[in-house]
Amino acid sequence: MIKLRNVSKIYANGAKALVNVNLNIEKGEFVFLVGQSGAGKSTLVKLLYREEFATRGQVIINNVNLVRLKSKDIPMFRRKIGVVFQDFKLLPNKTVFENIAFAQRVIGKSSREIRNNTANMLELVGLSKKGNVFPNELSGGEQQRVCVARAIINKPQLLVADEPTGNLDQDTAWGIMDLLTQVNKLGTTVVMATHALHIVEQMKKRVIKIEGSTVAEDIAEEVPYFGS
Ligand SMILES: Nc1ncnc2c1ncn2[C@@H]1O[C@H](COP(=O)(O)OP(=O)(O)OP(=O)(O)O)[C@@H](O)[C@H]1O
Repeated sequence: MIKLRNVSKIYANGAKALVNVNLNIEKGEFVFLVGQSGAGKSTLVKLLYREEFATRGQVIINNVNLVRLKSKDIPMFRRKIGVVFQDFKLLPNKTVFENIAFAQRVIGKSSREIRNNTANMLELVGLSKKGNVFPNELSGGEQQRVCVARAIINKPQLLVADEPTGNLDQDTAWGIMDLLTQVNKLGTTVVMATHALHIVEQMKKRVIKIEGSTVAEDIAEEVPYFGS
């Protein structure tokens, strides 16, 4: 589903954020990106939803070669990708319900579908009673659950999350991880950049370590051993 071939990203100021990265991520995988601050994790995430583009190499998502993607085709491409950030980025003047409904309006769903889908999604993320409040009336964990709801409402093939638990306490962070796990079980590929190593250790998913702007380690998911 995701293929990076000899990908380098050099920013306009000369910063070499990624150098010669090669990576394959299959449909349905749950993958953590780890590495020190400045290693290039966010840059890699941004390449996946075409917020940034590679200076060299190929980024192929679902058979779409992003190097060749025209600007006018980016919105359509992004409809298949959900994105969750550390700092929420909810629309402050819209209610929780509207924040989630908005993504569906853009793709032309009927009002009835939007009402039903949004109500179901609010239930999934445990916020059924908060549909009419505004983001600043929610806790950080609740805001992040709204972000996850918004990111997955259109059933994306890929969910990318950049430090989604960064601003949350441990219990709340695990609530978000449970949601991401559920989403993944429903078939969405999840790529999550994080510094939360205790979460990475416990989840036992594939871990890609970025160091010095490239892939330093790629540790396969630990498959449960049932014995013989
Ligand atoms: N827009 C930009 N313009 C110039 N340089 C940038 C830009 N964004 C990132 N960089 C540089 O690219 C390198 C990689 O940054 P990136 O944000 O990808 O790292 P990161 O691993 O996500 O770090 P952190 O864990 O602190 O978020 C750093 O040296 C950073 O200073």
